[in-house]
Amino acid sequence: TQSTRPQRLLHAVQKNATRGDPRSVVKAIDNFCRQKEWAMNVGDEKGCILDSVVSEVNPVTVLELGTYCGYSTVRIASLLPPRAKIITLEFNPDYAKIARQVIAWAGLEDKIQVVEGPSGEWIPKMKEQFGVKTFDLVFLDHWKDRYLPDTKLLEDCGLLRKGSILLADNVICPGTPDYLEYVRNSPRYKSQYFKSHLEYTKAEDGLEKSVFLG
Ligand SMILES: CCCNc1ncnc2c1ncn2[C@@H]1O[C@H](/C=C/CNC(=O)c2cc(-c3ccc(F)cc3)cc(O)c2O)[C@@H](O)[C@H]1O
Ligand SMILES: [Mg+2]
Repeated sequence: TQSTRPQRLLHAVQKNATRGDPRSVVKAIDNFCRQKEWAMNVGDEKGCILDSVVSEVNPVTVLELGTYCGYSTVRIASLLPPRAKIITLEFNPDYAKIARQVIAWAGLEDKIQVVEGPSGEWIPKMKEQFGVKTFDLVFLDHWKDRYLPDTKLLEDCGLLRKGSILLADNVICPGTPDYLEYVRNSPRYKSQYFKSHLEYTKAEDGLEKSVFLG
């Protein structure tokens, strides 16, 4: 039977990356997406901006919305301090399965918890199920029309504290207009746009970094 693109991406990791070396996993995926098949990973250019935000925030608890194949999950986790953790939500079981194998190849299982299911159901359970108080950093990279409702849900569930950082992918392409309008105009956020390019292309895209003011 025909393989899927995520399966071919995983095979590229297992063929070209060194077990236990997260940066080689990131490199292998970027090479696969540049040379073989485009895939919707945040990619190397926006990935460098992601790296700098993670390093600056030095988060202990991270939430990622939309794991896909685990590229950004591995990229973030490889920069976390020892006891820090990332919870990543993925509702497609086939993608979750691939992501777990990519994460295992990188040797980052201890820092990453892949939770299968829709964000709308899991966000309200974060405190009781995972003992999370608040998130220091949230990376939004799931369905673009869900960025705003899920941000409001995070606020309502008390999962953001003064200084929590939201970092959103694709605010230009495919675009998240309602989310951008909200974080740029709400008095509860201080927002900043990092101009870049759509992964592996010359099209414009960027990340929006928003600090929750409480
Ligand atoms: C109930 C739905 C909302 N809650 C959710 N909870 C958990 N996981 C969710 C999810 N929504 C979506 N997901 C998962 O996130 C991932 C979805 C990501 C959507 N991303 C995009 O559409 C995207 C698309 C592009 C893109 C850009 C230009 C273009 F021509 C074609 C594509 C680029 C990107 O960087 C992207 O991130 C999948 O793994 C999906 O299963
Ligand atoms: Mg994206």
